[in-house]
Amino acid sequence: MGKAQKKTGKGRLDKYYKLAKEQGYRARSAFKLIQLNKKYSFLESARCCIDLCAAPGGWLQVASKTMPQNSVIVGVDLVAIKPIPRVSTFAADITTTHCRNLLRGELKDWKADVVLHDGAPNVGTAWVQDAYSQSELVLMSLKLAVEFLMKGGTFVTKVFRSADYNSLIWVFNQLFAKVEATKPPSSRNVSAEIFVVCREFYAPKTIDPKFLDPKHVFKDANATGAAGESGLSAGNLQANVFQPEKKRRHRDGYGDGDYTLFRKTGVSDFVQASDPIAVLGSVSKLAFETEEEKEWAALDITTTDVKANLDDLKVLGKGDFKSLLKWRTSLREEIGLDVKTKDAEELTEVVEVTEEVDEEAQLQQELERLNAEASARTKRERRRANEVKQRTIQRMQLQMVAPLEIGLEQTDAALAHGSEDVFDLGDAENALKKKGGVSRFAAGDEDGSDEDEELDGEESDHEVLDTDEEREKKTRELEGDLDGLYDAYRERLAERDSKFKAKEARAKNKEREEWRGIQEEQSDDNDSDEGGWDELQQAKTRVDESSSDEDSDSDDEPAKPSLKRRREVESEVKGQKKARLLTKLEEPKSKLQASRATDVWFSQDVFSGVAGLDDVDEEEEEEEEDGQDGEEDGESDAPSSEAADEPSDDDDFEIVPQEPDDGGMWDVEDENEDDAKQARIRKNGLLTAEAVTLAQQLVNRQTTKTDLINDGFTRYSLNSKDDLPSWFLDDESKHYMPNIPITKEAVAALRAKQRALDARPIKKVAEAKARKKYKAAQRLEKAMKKAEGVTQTDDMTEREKAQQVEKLMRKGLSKGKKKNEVKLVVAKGAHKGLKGRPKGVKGRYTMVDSRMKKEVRAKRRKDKETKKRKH
Ligand SMILES: C[S@@+](CC[C@H](N)C(=O)[O-])C[C@H]1O[C@@H](n2cnc3c(N)ncnc32)[C@H](O)[C@@H]1O
Repeated sequence: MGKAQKKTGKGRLDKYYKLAKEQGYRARSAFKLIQLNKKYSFLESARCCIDLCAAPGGWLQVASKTMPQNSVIVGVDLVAIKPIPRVSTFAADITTTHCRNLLRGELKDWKADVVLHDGAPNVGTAWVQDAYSQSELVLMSLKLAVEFLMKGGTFVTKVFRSADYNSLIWVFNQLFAKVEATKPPSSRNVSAEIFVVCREFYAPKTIDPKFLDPKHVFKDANATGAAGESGLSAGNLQANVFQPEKKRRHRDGYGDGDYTLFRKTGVSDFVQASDPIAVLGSVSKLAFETEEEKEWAALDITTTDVKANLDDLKVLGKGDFKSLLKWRTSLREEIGLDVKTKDAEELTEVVEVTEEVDEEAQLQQELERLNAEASARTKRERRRANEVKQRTIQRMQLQMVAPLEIGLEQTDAALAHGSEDVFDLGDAENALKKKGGVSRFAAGDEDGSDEDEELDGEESDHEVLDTDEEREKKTRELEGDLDGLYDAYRERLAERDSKFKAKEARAKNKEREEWRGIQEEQSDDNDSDEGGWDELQQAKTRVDESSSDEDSDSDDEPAKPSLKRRREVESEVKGQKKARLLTKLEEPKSKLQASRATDVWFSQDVFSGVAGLDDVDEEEEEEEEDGQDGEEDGESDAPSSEAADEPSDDDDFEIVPQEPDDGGMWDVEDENEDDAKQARIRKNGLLTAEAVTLAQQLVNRQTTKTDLINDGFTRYSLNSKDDLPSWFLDDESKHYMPNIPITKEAVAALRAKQRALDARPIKKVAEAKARKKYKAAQRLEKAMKKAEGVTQTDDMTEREKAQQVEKLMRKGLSKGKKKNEVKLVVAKGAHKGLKGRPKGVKGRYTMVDSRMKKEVRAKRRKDKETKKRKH
């Protein structure tokens, strides 16, 4: 420590470090002495001071500065100390007689008023070790102090809060009248060091050497420590190492007779304890002390890790404690304290509870295991189905799917995924199974959850399936609730936020407008507005019905049977939760969306020549969607791009509810929206930087219309939105959009436009300005008329006339009558309570004060309210 260490640690460069640097002290510890002396003032009157363990000399510097001139200051340390004015130093080990002799030689017959000791043995090894050597060092310094201190002298020493602390304090108290332990502010809180200031040395003629013999002094401490350790389960010390947060601390200090932080005990206490966790939580170190324990240390199972862990328990984590407990179990088996059980590796608690597990518990365990397996299986299957769906979408987006495959895969995925969710085939299957095997289940009883729970072990398989369904139901219910909450949130938002309200209203209007548009077109059709609903229902019931082979000629009469079917479905779903109903309706929508996406895809010019492909595609669509189109127009040969223009395709609009904000997605079919957009652009111009950028690029021929259309097919364009909750879609519409680059020029153009808009006066200002102009013109006209009259009069000389005309013209050109300005005088300071005209105020004035302002406002408010009430 003698070497000046480089202070690089974050915590080291604190304010005292900087202060020490500023004030030229060699060590920040100088401030500890300054603060101690400030409190006890032992240096000012001291004539002789010995500093034991003084390097690099911070304390010596303080002593030299504070002590009177001509006082003797001696510093000793293991390492040499650079010279300090008025201070003599030498290098020696304070625990040796050589050091004592050197001191004697230095002081001659002098006695010291103050003996300082700030010794610290080599820091860096285990702190436990440090604490012990520190205590020894303290005792050695005390030994020198009692030899060189004069009666009434002061001994200042540093001690560590350890097991020896009490013993040291006891010894100090035998030799000094006043003993006080203190921690100066400059001593870091994290440091275990504490300073003891012992004043008024008794200077006894003889001192029992046992007082200064570490063996004697610390023997008692160890004994007390051991005694304390033996009561390991005592209240506060019983900390569960696995739940440190439950550790109860002494908020008002240490427990009675417990002033130490460090506790050591033998390993056998841990190994033989009935509550080993309490032992781990209450001691700092477990040592191999006895012969038997040393034998344990030599065993193979006692690895170096175990030894290191036992050495300092306070730094261990949960894993380390676990490994120690494992080691304990193994050791107990090894030494025959425990019989080897199957679960030898289990923790102590488990080993202790090795009573016979009864049959019922075994059955229960088995059931749980089976349940877990079954649910894992279903999870796997569901995940696989999702993966297939995801892959199909990805492949579509990456153009990896042959046109023929798209529809097929989509259908497959929809069937595979949707069969259980939408049409509840799983329920039907279950019902069948239940009919056949489990009599306690009524077929088709969807609310049999209570009964499910009553199932016994034999029916565990069914139970597992039902539990999954229940879970799904619950999930749907939860989603329904979540949607409900989200709607409520939006309502609240709408109530609060007028902007949001306006946005919502706009979105609703938009939907309504488009809906009307479609109705108009549909009025040409036979099926009027029912077509959309029926198609939806047909699409929904298609798979269901095909499974039971009931509906074979739905193609011929698309409207009526579907209406019938709709009622059937309605009666089927009656009594089911809202969320379930929603799920059923949304699924066909996804199918339709998929086919729409396919339409969009094939409407590209590239596919226009491939007639055969279109045929196949359309045929497939017809097969899959089974009468999705409201009318059979026999135009299956027409290219899909043409088909997109057909009224039948517009039906898609009806079925798929319009999203309020499509995230700027390009949609070839969305003509109404396009028209509306164009109208808006014509009226207001381009409003976003992206739009201006694209427009500029088009004008500058940096891009073409075809490029833009091609760019429209991004990874965002064919994203499926089915099964996604509205809150999620709302969020997506805000943040999940194509990133269209913008240029500086576009932003500059928009800004310029905005500036021009801002520069335009508002209507009221323009009107006021015009009024002003008009009045000025009137005044001028009036003045000119009067001037004319003046010139025509003969009563005046030419000079007088000229003067009069000039006066009139000045008046005519003036800015009208000047308003009588009323000066406001604040009634405070000199004006407060003043009656009559305030000093230095000319013209009209009004006295105002803050009270008046409030009162006037309150009066206005009251008037308003009474007015309202009257109405
Ligand atoms: C914290 S430093 C003292 C700092 C000093 N108070 C100051 O202000 O500069 C502790 C010193 O104790 C010294 N030391 C440790 N054991 C010693 C021993 N047995 N004899 C003499 N000095 C010792 C170390 O060399 C170290 O320089």
